[in-house]
Amino acid sequence: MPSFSAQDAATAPDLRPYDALFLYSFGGPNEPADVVPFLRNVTAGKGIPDARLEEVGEHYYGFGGKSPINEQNLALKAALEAELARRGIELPVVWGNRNWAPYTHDAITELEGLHAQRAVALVTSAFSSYSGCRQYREDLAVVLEKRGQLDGSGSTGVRFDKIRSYFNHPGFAQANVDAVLDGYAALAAQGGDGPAARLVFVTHSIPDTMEAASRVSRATYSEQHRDLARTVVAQVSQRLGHDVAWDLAFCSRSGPPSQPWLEPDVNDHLEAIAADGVHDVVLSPIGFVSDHMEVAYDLDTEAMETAEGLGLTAVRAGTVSTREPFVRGLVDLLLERAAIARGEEVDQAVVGELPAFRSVCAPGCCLRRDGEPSGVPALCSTDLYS
Ligand SMILES: CC1=C(CCC(=O)O)c2cc3nc(cc4[nH]c(cc5[nH]c(cc1n2)c(C)c5CCC(=O)O)c(CCC(=O)O)c4C)C(CCC(=O)O)=C3C
Ligand SMILES: [Fe+2]
Repeated sequence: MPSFSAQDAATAPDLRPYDALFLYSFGGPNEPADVVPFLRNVTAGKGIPDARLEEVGEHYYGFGGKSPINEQNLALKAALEAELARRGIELPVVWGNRNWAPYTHDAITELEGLHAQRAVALVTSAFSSYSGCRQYREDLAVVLEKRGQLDGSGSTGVRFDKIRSYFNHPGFAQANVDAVLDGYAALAAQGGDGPAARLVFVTHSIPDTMEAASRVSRATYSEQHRDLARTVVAQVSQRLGHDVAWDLAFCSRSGPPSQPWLEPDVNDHLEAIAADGVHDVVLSPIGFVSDHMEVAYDLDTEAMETAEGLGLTAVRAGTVSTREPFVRGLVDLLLERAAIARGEEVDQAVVGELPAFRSVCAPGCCLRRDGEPSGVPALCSTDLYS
């Protein structure tokens, strides 16, 4: 018999109005036969040239056709469940992906099986841009539409809210600080010179047009990264007892060479700093919450080869993954979102110079290109169609 006392009632955090947490991610292949269908899902309607798909396919085949992302998400789900249990919160966690099984559709079916009526989505992207914000909200709306569960005011089935972009939440920042400090320790173990080392933050490149359209609360996608980077650098410098020189570089660009994407590419950047006399590098993939294929291939394989060729001593710091401050922070964000949904005044925790980002997106938020409406409905905003 479960026991329930007045004490529990007084201390169990208030999750109302939510009855489920939806962990919403990108997805990735689990075996070689998955690779091409997965890439078709990702690129549907995006006009990515076949040559690029073959190249990306090779990255996956080099790892036995398996991306680390699904196991990472299962580990995050387990860590969230453990943290919820630790706090006495009973809330089912349902995992789904935009581009691979379990798909968005499967997750909604699972939520219905649990009789969930109002779920809160946690996307595995900390920064706002089309790719990290609106694309998730659009896919959710489009899948509901296909299920016959969308009308002009939103979902007629399970309703969804979204947790704010969390790049400037203290838990995410702290987990990155810890990961970078571990990176400096690993560098020292390899004989690297900490005070002289360059800290290179890395994130996914996006087209300049998507960057321009990503301005939310004063800051574009790359500015959000710089804001977090400054917070991390200040704390790391303090802990190490010396100033840390840092840069932001980008990986995984695609699209035609004629289309400008955010630069510098991490490989070009390693070359540039080596030419400047830098010998030691810590690479911190702040743009990825866990070890995705971009981390395994673009950083651990390609960028590490570049570094070796340049004679650099380089270590790759970890992603936040299931680090305790990150997971605790996500549960804090969940409680914050629930309080906002109940209409309560909340004190939103942030670090850095930027404010907490909106919990309900504004019209025009994170379009693919400035001034170009996507023509697709998007949930979790004040207006489904703008
Ligand atoms: C900002 C951003 C994130 C971070 C936010 C988030 O996490 O959502 C992200 C995540 C990911 N991107 C991933 C994989 C791919 N992304 C592609 C293509 C693209 N990504 C873009 C941006 C981003 N992508 C963009 C602007 C494109 C061009 C096409 C388009 O405009 O959409 C392509 C197509 C081939 C190629 O050209 O590379 C693939 C295969 C995986 C799975 C990795 C795994 O399997 O472990 C993950 C987590
Ligand atoms: Fe947004």
